[in-house]
Amino acid sequence: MRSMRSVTPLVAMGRSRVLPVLVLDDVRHAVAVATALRAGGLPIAEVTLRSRYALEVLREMSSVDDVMVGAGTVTRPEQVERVLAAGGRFAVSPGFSPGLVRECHRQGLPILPGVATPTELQAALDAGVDTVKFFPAAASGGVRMVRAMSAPFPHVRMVPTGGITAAGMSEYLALPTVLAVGGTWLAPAEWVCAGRYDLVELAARDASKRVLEEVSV
Ligand SMILES: O=C(O)C(=O)C[C@H](O)[C@H](O)COP(=O)(O)O
Repeated sequence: MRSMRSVTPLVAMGRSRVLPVLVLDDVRHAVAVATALRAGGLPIAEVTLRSRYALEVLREMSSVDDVMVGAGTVTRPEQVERVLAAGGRFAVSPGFSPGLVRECHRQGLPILPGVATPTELQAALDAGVDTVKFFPAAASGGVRMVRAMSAPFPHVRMVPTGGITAAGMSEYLALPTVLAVGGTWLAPAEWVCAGRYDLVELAARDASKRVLEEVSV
């Protein structure tokens, strides 16, 4: 496996095509989950900063060899420094905030801001972003909306996230503007809390297999 240190987050996402999103608050699971995802072929994860110990989880996960970890639910500029200090390689935000994007660019942290409309997409482009998270993907119109929004913006890459499942991922990935899809289905809290890292690995393996078999590149 090529080292994740030498690739950029966008390259890593474009290779794995699937970005596992983790809502994890117990540091004890961090290394095992990262290892299971990597074993299943997805050496990348987004740890959402929604819980008290999320930064510690991020730090632990990013200590695992050949795993790239970023932070999700980043909403405020003051979080950027903490994400970088914890080893986070990228940030993901549910929405678009010019101040947050400016701070990420200033500190050299790649950011995927969330957009759900053409107006938000244009605002993100004005802020110097060329890859966005399309969120919440399923509730905002799913594959049809991505296709419609991409027509006037064929050079903007999207990472649809929100309501995506194993069964639905390939339809998004078949669109030329979709870099990767994100979601929590690969490592839901129930599995992680129960120590079912084997299920996490299986879900990652299934997703990697679908990328190879169902998505032509
Ligand atoms: O706030 C953020 O930055 C996020 O990361 C939001 C998550 O991407 C979604 O909550 C995904 O959730 P699912 O629909 O369960 O896959």
